[in-house]
Amino acid sequence: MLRWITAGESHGPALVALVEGMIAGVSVTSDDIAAQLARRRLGYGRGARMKFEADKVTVVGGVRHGLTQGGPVAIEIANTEWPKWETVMAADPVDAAELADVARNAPLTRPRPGHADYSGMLKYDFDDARPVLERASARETAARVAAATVARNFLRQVLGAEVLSHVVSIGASDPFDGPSPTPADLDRIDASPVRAASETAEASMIAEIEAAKKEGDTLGGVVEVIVTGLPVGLGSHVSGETRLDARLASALMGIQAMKGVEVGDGFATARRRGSQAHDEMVPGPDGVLRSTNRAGGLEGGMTNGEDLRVRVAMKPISTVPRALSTVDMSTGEQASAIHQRSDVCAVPAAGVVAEAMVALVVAQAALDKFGGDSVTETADNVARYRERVAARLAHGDAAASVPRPAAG
Ligand SMILES: Cc1cc2nc3c(=O)[nH]c(=O)nc-3n(C[C@H](O)[C@H](O)[C@H](O)COP(=O)(O)O)c2cc1C
Ligand SMILES: C=C(O[C@@H]1CC(C(=O)O)=C[C@@H](OP(=O)(O)O)[C@H]1O)C(=O)O
Repeated sequence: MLRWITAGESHGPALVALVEGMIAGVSVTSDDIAAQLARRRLGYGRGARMKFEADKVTVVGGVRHGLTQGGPVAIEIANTEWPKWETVMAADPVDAAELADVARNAPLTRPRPGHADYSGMLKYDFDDARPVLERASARETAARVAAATVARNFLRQVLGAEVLSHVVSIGASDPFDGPSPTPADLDRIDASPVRAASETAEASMIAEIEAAKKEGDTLGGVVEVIVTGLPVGLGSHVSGETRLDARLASALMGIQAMKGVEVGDGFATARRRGSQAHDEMVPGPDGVLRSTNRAGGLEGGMTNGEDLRVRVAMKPISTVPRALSTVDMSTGEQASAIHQRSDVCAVPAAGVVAEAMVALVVAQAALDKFGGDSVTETADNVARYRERVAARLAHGDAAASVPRPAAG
């Protein structure tokens, strides 16, 4: 079973990602990982840190000469600011007098509504929110993106599948409502300062960010992740935990600040009649064809051969510059929440993080289905399965003569 875990704090020396259960022979380089990390740093509305954070990558295990070796892959991402934090965030005990001299070690006692500070201080019995925010921080998502590079490369190499995302809306911007972007659009989306798939959506999102910034406020938004090229039958209907939609929703909700997931047309589907909600099937020259993809490529907890499409909603950043009201945990008095440098909007970056979680979950489901220990073996299993599916769908000339339904 493919598994992943991260460790590290926002201002610690480094973040670490471990990916266990990847087959041997998947091509992955430090440059591939660095390129994905660079995509995550982009985006209009991000704070000062993203201007200088370098995300320095070292692959410390599991990869040799650009290929996975079958063992756990370990990746380290150094934090640029570590020299400023090495006393405050030291792993080993530090002399109390030395610590008292460090201004940034002053306890943070005014929890930010919407962040993990308050619940974390009480649950873990801290007088200071520092240890809570250090691990709750979405800095950790750099490690997820690094881990997922292995999964993305596996999906491309073994299945020919591509993972992309775009920002659907930011705050109350006009939502994107064009046709779903394809892998050919990804460079253009990444070149957009808000990772928008259309210029009108982009202009509306930038206007929202400008207005929020001017008013000392923050924003969330919605991103969509699409995976093309997947075979039918990843995931399973047999139990709740094996359903791919459930696994995707769990992984996406596990990203900091995500508050809702939609599969395909999601909530809009709930407002439609059945005749307008599902994707009708017709015979075609290559097997079963669909005229729509309202289901987002998932039926019965399994991929159905159409593009996988999921959306996730991010709440606004909780470090609001016009600080919100809170309670000082050291005095019990009303106070203004901690304010420090922060992003105004991180939705464009969240799209790259959402891609990462989807890539990991889909790669896990593909390895569950196809097994194997090497790219050769797994690719062979995939090819035989695809041949079997194609043979099941081959109905001769009668099917070939049925016209393809119009897309839409
Ligand atoms: C890419 C990304 C960047 C973020 N940047 C910030 C930030 O600069 N300041 C902040 O307060 N929250 C930021 N957040 C959100 C917090 O991490 C999040 O609100 C916090 O972990 C609590 O969220 P939760 O209630 O979903 O757990 C960011 C989230 C993501 C995904
Ligand atoms: C560092 C990253 O995001 C951080 C996420 C974050 C939070 O509270 O989630 C708070 C900010 O951290 P800092 O206070 O160090 O500026 C963001 O910059 C990153 O994405 O790499």
